[in-house]
Amino acid sequence: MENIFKSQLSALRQKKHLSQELLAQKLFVSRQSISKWENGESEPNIDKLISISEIFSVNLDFLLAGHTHGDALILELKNLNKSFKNPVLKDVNLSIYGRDRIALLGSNGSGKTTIVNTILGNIIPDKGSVVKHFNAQDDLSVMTQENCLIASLKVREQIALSLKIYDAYSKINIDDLLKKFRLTEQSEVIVDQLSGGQKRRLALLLTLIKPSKLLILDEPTVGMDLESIDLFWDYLDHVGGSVVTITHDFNQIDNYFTRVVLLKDGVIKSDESVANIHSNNQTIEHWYRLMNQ
Ligand SMILES: Nc1ncnc2c1ncn2[C@@H]1O[C@H](COP(=O)(O)OP(=O)(O)OP(=O)(O)O)[C@@H](O)[C@H]1O
Repeated sequence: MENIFKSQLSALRQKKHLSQELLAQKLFVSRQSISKWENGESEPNIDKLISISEIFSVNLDFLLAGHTHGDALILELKNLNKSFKNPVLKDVNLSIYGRDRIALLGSNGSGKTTIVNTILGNIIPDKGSVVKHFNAQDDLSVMTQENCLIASLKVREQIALSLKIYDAYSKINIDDLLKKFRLTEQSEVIVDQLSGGQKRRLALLLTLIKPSKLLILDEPTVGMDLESIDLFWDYLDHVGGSVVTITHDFNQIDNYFTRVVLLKDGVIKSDESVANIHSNNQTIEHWYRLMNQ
């Protein structure tokens, strides 16, 4: 085993604000064992390694060697060029792998939405291509806008309908979902009568229950209260597949993302792993301010 494991474990634990004591409880080992693993004095067996990778939602390759791309390649942007009045994307190249958690960053007008729309097929690039290594119809999910909700249904009916469509009815408990998204009290309310924030939470819930290989979110937590924001990122953390999000919620990027891609002047100025940035004792916000000057 490479020596990187001890620092990976310690970094992942701190990122999740898990004490050694709590992690020990989850793994049914003593706190001293965790301490020894983090000091490099001993190493966990394979069963414990698998449990650790599950607890932190990372693969073994990442845990043992720091490789973030252990998963399959699912999407490639090749030499994308797009101009409106002026060039917006200039030879953009990007590869997305399974379980990547990518935050797409850049100033207003830097082309983030144009990239997303090109992936979705809403914008045709002037040059270059988008290669999807999955079935776009079934495996691509985009944050549903509120107007995709069915106004006349009750909240519970709307969720049940989506679960049926995605064939996930038996696996997911509606009451659990309602509770997680703080909509239990509204379960029998007609969708049209929800508040704006409640509609947004419901729309996000519906987006997140669709199993997908690639989930794309554009500023998903704008307009949400703090409690809902934490809950949202926490839930997102357990979603399989990869996620590309346009967000400036830097604290959450520190906690939940694996990669940051910075767009500037029509090119990808930096494509960096969050672990690398943290290993230089930088927060993502600090890194972003330096890189985006
Ligand atoms: N359909 C369009 N027609 C003309 N210009 C467009 C169109 N879509 C985007 N643009 C221009 O392309 C540039 C990039 O826009 P884009 O929406 O991709 O930026 P963004 O990084 O998502 O910005 P923001 O953070 O403000 O949402 C902007 O100058 C914008 O005016």
